[in-house]
Amino acid sequence: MPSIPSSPDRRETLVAGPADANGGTMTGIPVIDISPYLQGSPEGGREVANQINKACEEIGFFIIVGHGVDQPSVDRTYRTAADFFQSPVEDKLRIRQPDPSISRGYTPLKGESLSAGLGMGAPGDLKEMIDMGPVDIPGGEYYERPEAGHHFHPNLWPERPEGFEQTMKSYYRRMNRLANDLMGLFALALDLPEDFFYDKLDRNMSALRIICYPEQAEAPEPGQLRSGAHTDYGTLTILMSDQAAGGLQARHRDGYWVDVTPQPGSYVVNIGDVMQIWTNDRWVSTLHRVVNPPAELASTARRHSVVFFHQPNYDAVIETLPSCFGPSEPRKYDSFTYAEHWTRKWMATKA
Ligand SMILES: O=C(O)CCC(=O)C(=O)O
Ligand SMILES: [Fe+2]
Repeated sequence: MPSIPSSPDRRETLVAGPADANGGTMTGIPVIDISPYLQGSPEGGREVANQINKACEEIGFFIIVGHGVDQPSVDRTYRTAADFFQSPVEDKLRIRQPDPSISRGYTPLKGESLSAGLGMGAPGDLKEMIDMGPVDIPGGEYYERPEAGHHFHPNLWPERPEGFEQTMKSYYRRMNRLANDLMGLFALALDLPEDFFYDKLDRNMSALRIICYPEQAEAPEPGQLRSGAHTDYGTLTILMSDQAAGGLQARHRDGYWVDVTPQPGSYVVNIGDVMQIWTNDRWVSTLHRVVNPPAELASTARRHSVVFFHQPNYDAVIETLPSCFGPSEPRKYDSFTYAEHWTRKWMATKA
């Protein structure tokens, strides 16, 4: 039995779909208004859950509106991230990631190769970034025992831009709340009690990553992308980015790449490996990548993303959910803890 979803079909040569100007396709990602659920309407919530179930079965990506996150705080987070990447390189390196196994601090250009996590070797990704982890750690034995590894390592905060720490902490908290709400919807979508996931998420090791994909003065190496093709590791990812050329694409199950271009004010949500494994492949943790800008825009197309990776507790057991297997649907995966899965995937990208 495979322990992670990395079957050979994820590595196959990809066929072209009906192309648009960016080399992606015109096929849309569903837009879902989640406000009926957040407002507590049982029928509305059921309908939202149905839409999410369909999106997760078909493409593993959807765009949310009606999410209730206040736009000034989103704008402030985006601006603070963009300002950081303008800092002198010595300032950025002052908070450099202390060790490849510790997901904190600044990683310079080409410091990670996401496609290596699926065994597809490639040159380093054309991005720089800061990784941040949990911001409210109550303390106690659970957070300090050996199995906790570095999952609650202190964050590394830059001195500038001013307000960075406060802005990122408050955004982290807001994203964690939204992600937990989405997990309530996921439970409904899977015919489970709404609070089914709570005890797997109550001490979660989620991560906030801000990314800059700089202008490209030189042509990329063969196979080199802004972010190589990969699947995310956890439960779900909530992404905000700008509209610069050279953006996100998701792999349609028919094998071609779909451009993911949300309207400002909305979020892209995609599910990660944990949801695919928990659902025994009913939901798909879709391969995605960030492509290079076209050559004529490469010298100006600087792009930023703010990405929240929602991840369960480090000791959450990842095994098929009760509603997703039965006599006609045997379990496809061995069980393991989330930390085991995360460590395998994370370390592969740092080789
Ligand atoms: O920047 C983006 O649009 C997506 C980044 C991404 O997929 C990731 O960092 O996992
Ligand atoms: Fe991703």
